[in-house]
Amino acid sequence: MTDNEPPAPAASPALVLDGVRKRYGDKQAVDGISLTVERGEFFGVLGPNGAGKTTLVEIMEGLRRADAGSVSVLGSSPWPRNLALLPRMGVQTQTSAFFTRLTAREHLATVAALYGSDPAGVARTLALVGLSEQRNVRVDVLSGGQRQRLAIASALVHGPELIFLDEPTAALDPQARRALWQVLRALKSEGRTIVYTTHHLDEAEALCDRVAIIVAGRVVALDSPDRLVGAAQAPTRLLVPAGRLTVERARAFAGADRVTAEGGSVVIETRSAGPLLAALGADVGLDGIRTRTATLEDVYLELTGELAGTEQHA
Ligand SMILES: Nc1ncnc2c1ncn2[C@@H]1O[C@H](COP(=O)(O)OP(=O)(O)OP(=O)(O)O)[C@@H](O)[C@H]1O
Repeated sequence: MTDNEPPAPAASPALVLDGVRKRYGDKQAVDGISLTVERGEFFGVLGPNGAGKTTLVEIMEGLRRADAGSVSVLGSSPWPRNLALLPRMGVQTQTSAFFTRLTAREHLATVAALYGSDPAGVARTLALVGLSEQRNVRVDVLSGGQRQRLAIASALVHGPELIFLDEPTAALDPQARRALWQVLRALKSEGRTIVYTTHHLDEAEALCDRVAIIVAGRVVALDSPDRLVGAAQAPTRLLVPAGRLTVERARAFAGADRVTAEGGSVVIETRSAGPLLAALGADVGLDGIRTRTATLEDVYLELTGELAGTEQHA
């Protein structure tokens, strides 16, 4: 396979984990995780700080050994260190692991050389992440966002089938973030598999085919963002400009489950948005009323909040 060719479809899934556990001292960081990621999937790993995401992903990458359970990556075991897998995987490096005295192009050429991959991939990858203009700028002079993009480029330069990205948009401004989404969608359309750790729920919702929500080392939800949102039956929020309706009056409407005042609006949570909107329309008019349907963030907050609460009281 050359760098330009998408990976050939293959029979085995990209990742299969079965009953994976990892303990540090008396901390059970990963507590029996089983999941499968299909080839070509964009798979999100979500969860609060300390949930075990990094440990789990490091086990997938072959950087850590699981205490128990089995792990299969592109049809092989990643542990003990499986050198044959390395060129087939792309791992986003931490920006602290850069060759800081080199230029962006030299850095990436060095990474490509370490993988033994085609040097032609360097210019293409710099263009892909929007760093062509900075190719001759030294790494230590790049901005935080540019370094972040170089870190992503380092995971892509050798054309891997399976790509692990850990909070790739953390240091990016909104425009650069959206630009990166395009890059990631392009990678997916080439048939590559992406495992994506993020705290940005909007990003997971926009990009991921499926997400696993991890709390205290366990998978507490695993499905497509749409199905998770649908199954949760989280309320819709209707935002009425504050001058038009008081909190007290809003509470009197049938179907208004919860009413609060937030940032210049009266916010009504409801599970019967249609009838309530009709009633509001007849009373105060629909002009300026905004509707916010449930998002993955609502589902996430409910799941992680509930479970954290249970833990504290256990
Ligand atoms: N090398 C280590 N030695 C001891 N404990 C560790 C080690 N690495 C992680 N832990 C602990 O294991 C738990 C899971 O950590 P992990 O870094 O995998 O979580 P995370 O979900 O990636 O968190 P974050 O979102 O903050 O990166 C945490 O309680 C963490 O303190």
